[in-house]
Amino acid sequence: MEASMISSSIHSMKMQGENFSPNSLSKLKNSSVSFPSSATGNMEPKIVLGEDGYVLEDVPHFSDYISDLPTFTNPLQANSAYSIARKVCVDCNDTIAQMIVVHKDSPRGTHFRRAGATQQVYFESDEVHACIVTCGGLCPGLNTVIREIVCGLYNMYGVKKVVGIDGGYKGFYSRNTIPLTPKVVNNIHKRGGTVLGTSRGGHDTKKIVDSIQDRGINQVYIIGGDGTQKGASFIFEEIKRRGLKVAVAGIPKTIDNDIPVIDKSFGFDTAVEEAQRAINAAHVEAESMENGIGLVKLMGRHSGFIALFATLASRDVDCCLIPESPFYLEGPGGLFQFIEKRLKENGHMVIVIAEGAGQELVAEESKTTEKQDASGNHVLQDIGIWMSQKIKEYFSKTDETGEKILPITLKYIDPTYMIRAVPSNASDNVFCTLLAQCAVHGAMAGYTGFTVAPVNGRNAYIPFYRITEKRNKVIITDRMWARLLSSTNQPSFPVAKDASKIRKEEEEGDSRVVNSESK
Ligand SMILES: Nc1ncnc2c1ncn2[C@@H]1O[C@H](COP(=O)(O)OP(=O)(O)OP(=O)(O)O)[C@@H](O)[C@H]1O
Ligand SMILES: O=P(O)(O)OC[C@H]1O[C@](O)(CO)[C@@H](O)[C@@H]1O
Ligand SMILES: [Mg+2]
Repeated sequence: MEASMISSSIHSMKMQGENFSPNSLSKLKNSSVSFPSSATGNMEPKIVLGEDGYVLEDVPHFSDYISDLPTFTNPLQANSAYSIARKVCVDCNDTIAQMIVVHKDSPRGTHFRRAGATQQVYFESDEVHACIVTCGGLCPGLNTVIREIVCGLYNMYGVKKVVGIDGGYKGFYSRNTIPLTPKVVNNIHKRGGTVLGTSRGGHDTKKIVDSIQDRGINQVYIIGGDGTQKGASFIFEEIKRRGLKVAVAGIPKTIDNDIPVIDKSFGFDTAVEEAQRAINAAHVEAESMENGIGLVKLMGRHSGFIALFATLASRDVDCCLIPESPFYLEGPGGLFQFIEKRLKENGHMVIVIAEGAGQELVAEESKTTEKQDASGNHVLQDIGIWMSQKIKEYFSKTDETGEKILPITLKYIDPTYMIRAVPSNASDNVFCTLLAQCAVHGAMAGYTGFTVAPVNGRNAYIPFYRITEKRNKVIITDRMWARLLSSTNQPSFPVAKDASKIRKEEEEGDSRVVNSESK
């Protein structure tokens, strides 16, 4: 069955609403609702149906595969800091709607479990042995998430055994771990990077789970991007297969903001803010020269969100190029014609280009063979350098009188790693704190095989398969991209070429995205 058909078939099966709790959820699994394995991997979805098209895509729980586990009163309820709180715990029936814009006849649609402390927990404080691992590229806020997991476990749940895994998934195979206490992590949020180290590649599920088992670890906090979350999903499956009481909690990390379903990932705002410094510098340089061009390359392998938001925030950018919006250089409506026009109008201009933009143009010319990094990610060609050369070459051409088409000065700024190596800003720090605390609450409550992230402003537990099945991309037929075009006044290259084809491709690629339209 196609993924898009699932929601409509669920809606047509109008069922009685049910009260559910973690223990009763497994009984409620509805055998008539199945997801295609391409969407869910090996993970068996836990679907609960309610009235008026209500669907809960719940996350796994220990009670799904281990019976008769004891539960304990959540110690947070006796925590003096929380004595003022009207409600310490979330209601176990609370769920978060994925679809926030509805009409009066809309089905209620997909929901996720609301993240937060629960009244009963599945671990005693001195029983917990937690580990934290960071994988993939750097992102502002990694250290804050590590800090707050450690402090959350210690201060909210009285847990004393927390270790860091050294250098990503590979670190599970090494003998040493990094002991983590509130004292050790006290100041780490002020630093960029990750105090645990990170890496790409080297994921061997069986060896990782052996290591977890051998060390007696029973809570695993995994911070990383799409690849990391796929790896986490395999770790969860293997742990479940072995029947272990080990909670696997993912915290999504990606400055590219390419993880679907979630509102945004931590560090994104910081990266966009840091990108302003590069754009400002490019603008100052460009403004100071006759026909000055400032070119800034920003991260964004497959998704141009950083470039899009940095451009919208700056208002000094004349043209933003992203992977989702193909463009061409020469001829009517092409980039060179636009540059010429803008320089003649304003005397200077700023171009922002995402690293993944225009890769097909570079590939047409380059004879190099495709390379992959240790995790199997395609290594991109440097579009910034290529584009600088192309612009310079074009504008140094002479006409029949021997005059240059337009004498330009181009300054290329590549702040790629600078925007992700900085510490997180204030709002990302708060964001990271909530994520970390929600991850801890979820693991203590016996949930596992989940990623925690905000959906429509509230943190939710999302099954791994929902965030690994596809990539979040800028929808160029969406109003947000139109806002950018109206702010820069750049040509919308592909829309001029074949708008209806692009719209159709986007709709097909996003058949499960019910909430994709921007605000
Ligand atoms: N399909 C997969 N199955 C199992 N493990 C994976 C998979 N893809 C990636 N991993 C592992 O996850 C880790 C991180 O993957 P990757 O380098 O792709 O970064 P990422 O988590 O996607 O973060 P980034 O946003 O920086 O790309 C690596 O150790 C890699 O081996
Ligand atoms: O050079 P590295 O560390 O492999 O990572 C580069 C990639 O990581 C990211 O920052 C996150 O995926 C991308 O924007 C970028 O292409
Ligand atoms: Mg990735």
